[in-house]
Amino acid sequence: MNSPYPILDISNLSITFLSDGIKIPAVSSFSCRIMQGTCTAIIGESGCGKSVVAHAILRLLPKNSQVEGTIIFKNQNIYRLDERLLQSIRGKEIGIMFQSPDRALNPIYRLYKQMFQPLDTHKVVPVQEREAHIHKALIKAGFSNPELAARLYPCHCSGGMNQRAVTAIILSLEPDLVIADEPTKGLDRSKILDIQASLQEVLHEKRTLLLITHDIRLAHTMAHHIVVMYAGEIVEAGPANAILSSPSHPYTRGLIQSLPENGFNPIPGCAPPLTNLPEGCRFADRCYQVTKLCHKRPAKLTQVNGRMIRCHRY
Ligand SMILES: Nc1ncnc2c1ncn2[C@@H]1O[C@H](COP(=O)(O)OP(=O)(O)OP(=O)(O)O)[C@@H](O)[C@H]1O
Ligand code: NI
Repeated sequence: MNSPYPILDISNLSITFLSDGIKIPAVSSFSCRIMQGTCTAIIGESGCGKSVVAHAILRLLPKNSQVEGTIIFKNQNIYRLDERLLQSIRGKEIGIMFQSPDRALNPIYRLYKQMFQPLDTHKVVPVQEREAHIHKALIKAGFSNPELAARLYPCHCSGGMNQRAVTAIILSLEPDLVIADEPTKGLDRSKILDIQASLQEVLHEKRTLLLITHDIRLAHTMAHHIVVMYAGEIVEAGPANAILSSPSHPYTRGLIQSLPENGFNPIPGCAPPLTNLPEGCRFADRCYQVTKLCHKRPAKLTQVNGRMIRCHRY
């Protein structure tokens, strides 16, 4: 049996957007190593930089972005690959389910064509098996009548159906690394379970999952590792069970306290604007354990009891 190896190694990734002459530091010094066959979940409030990290992995950021650091996928530096090689990695080796399914679907093609074309490009299954493969992927994504679903155009589908269609398209290509950005957004419980089962299959097949989600319950069920982001930085990272059952960083605690099953106590206030970050800890203004030092100096990410924490208390 192959021993696990880091399929994706992100080191010191910083991403800055330039908008109207203003620098927006969306992600700062993000490092994360993802072992083959595991699930890592990135959680954090809206705007903390989760999707930007996902897009950076496939070099899909817009032109007004500047990327520093390294992203190594299967020993290849993504930012040194030529575009042709990268094209062969996109979809076949790394599949991304975008947060907004509209970005992935072509409005003028039926779902069948949208599924057939990438299978054809990447030669995933023999031609004679493609239709059955497509129907199987649609069933797994929660379409009980795959023949009917395959004939639909995206405009015939609800947002949730399109979300599941995107899941079917990406998973039918059987990529080694699946990046799922909010795969269950806007879905009802039964459809969430369908998507969850499809993603779990990725792991059963010893492939790798990077899950980006606001659904902490989903992260708890799926993930081996958790990365908690706040205002563009990692504030806590490590084994999912340990972090979710016993969070250390005041922000992670706040996130978990804000869950309905824990009494729905949202963290007061909101994250600082990225264009006007505080001198000290970015969470200081909202932290119930804040000290003078927190306002003065940024905290470093430190290893404590098998996890990484960015907090002056550790
Ligand atoms: N093209 C861009 N130009 C300027 N700023 C951008 C651009 N894309 C993203 N940003 C900024 O980067 C920050 C992080 O955005 P990102 O989409 O990664 O957030 P997120 O954590 O995925 O949030 P959500 O949970 O709402 O999806 C945001 O403040 C956003 O405004
Ligand atoms: Ni996002």
